[in-house]
Amino acid sequence: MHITLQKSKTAKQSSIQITGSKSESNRLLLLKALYPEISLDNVSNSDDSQLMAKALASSSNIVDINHAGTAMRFLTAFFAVLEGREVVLTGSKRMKERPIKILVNALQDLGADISYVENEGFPPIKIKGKKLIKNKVSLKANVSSQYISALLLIASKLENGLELTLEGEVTSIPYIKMTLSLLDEIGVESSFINNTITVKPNTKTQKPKTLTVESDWSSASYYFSIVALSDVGTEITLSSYKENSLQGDSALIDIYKAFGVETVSYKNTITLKKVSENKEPKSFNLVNAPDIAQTIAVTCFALGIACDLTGLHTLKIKETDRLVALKVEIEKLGGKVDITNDSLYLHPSNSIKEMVSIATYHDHRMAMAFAPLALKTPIIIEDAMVVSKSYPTFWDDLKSVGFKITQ
Ligand SMILES: O=C(O)C1=C[C@@H](OP(=O)(O)O)[C@@H](O)[C@H](O)C1
Ligand SMILES: C=C(OP(=O)(O)O)C(=O)O
Repeated sequence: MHITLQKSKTAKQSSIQITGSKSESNRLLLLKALYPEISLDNVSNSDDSQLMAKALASSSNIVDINHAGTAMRFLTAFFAVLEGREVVLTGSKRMKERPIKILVNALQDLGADISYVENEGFPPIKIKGKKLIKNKVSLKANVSSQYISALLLIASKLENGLELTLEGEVTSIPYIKMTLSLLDEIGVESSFINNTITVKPNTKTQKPKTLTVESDWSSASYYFSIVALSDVGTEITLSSYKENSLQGDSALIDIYKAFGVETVSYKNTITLKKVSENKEPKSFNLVNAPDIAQTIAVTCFALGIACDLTGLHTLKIKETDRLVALKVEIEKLGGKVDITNDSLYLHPSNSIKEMVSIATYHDHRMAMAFAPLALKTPIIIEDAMVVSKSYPTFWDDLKSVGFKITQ
């Protein structure tokens, strides 16, 4: 379904309830399978979290997680230790192009029985669950932090815990710290010193405990962009957020200050306020927050300002090659973008073509990142329902902050 988006009367003040963090939810759903005593609140209603929950509950010997990267990586580790179970874990066409070898090698080094069904190094994979005895392994840490989180999530159930040595530069560190913090919340002890992470074994039954998932910060990024592109005085309130977030994308608060957006926390809400215009060129290293790169690039394009983004080496292996997708779509709109394997430079520009049809490449973030541009000029978003991967009610919420959407 293609939709046309344009500005209608933007309300000066509006409120949105954003669904739970997909990253926290997918970790906690797995932990709940290992520690059934815990209960969860505000779990994400995203496709990826629903697929994760379904996969954990399924007794089928084929598990298909479609486009869900975290589900693919976390379940690889989960099924590897599920004694007596044999599963083929597969996904979408794109998932079959997203590498998994670093994680599979690490699990095999620990003694797991995993083989490739089609292409070496990529899903689908066949996993025969067994008890893993070894407790030390090293892996490359500069490709995806999800491999590391996957190992950490099962670590406390290994007989001797786990000692992980991270090789090379570590990417997306806040996601690793999120995993360790959630383990801590359920009573699993760990340490992260230099490049070594140690997780202690934990076989004790936990006290029943409810963990409340914070709302999703990556989803909040689209409202930061909307406020940045709106008139001074515009406010949007988002819930439910916590004072000390585990999500690295909460870096949005500092990043969008540079666009004249102030964030005020009150109880469990954050209010984004446009306080000033700032058209200075921007420069950010996003190695710790890769999922907000598209949002920031489009904000800058809509404002006509130059933008230099670095630390983007993981973008090539996400739902699509996000660097190429950004370049192609921004250039269709009349912009100019230079990309390397890990950076993007957007040239300043002074016009945006009208009614351009934005391709979304099966990538929810392409659809959501380009949507705020409709505040400047009408645009078409192709395959709009792609947003359900992380944020199923995105288009309804956009209507409520004053966008006109037609099919
Ligand atoms: O662990 C997680 O929940 C995630 C880690 C990041 O991936 P990489 O570590 O591959 O960059 C991020 O892009 C993804 O959306 C979610
Ligand atoms: C990269 C993402 O997800 P995943 O890797 O879990 O598919 C994302 O949501 O932007």
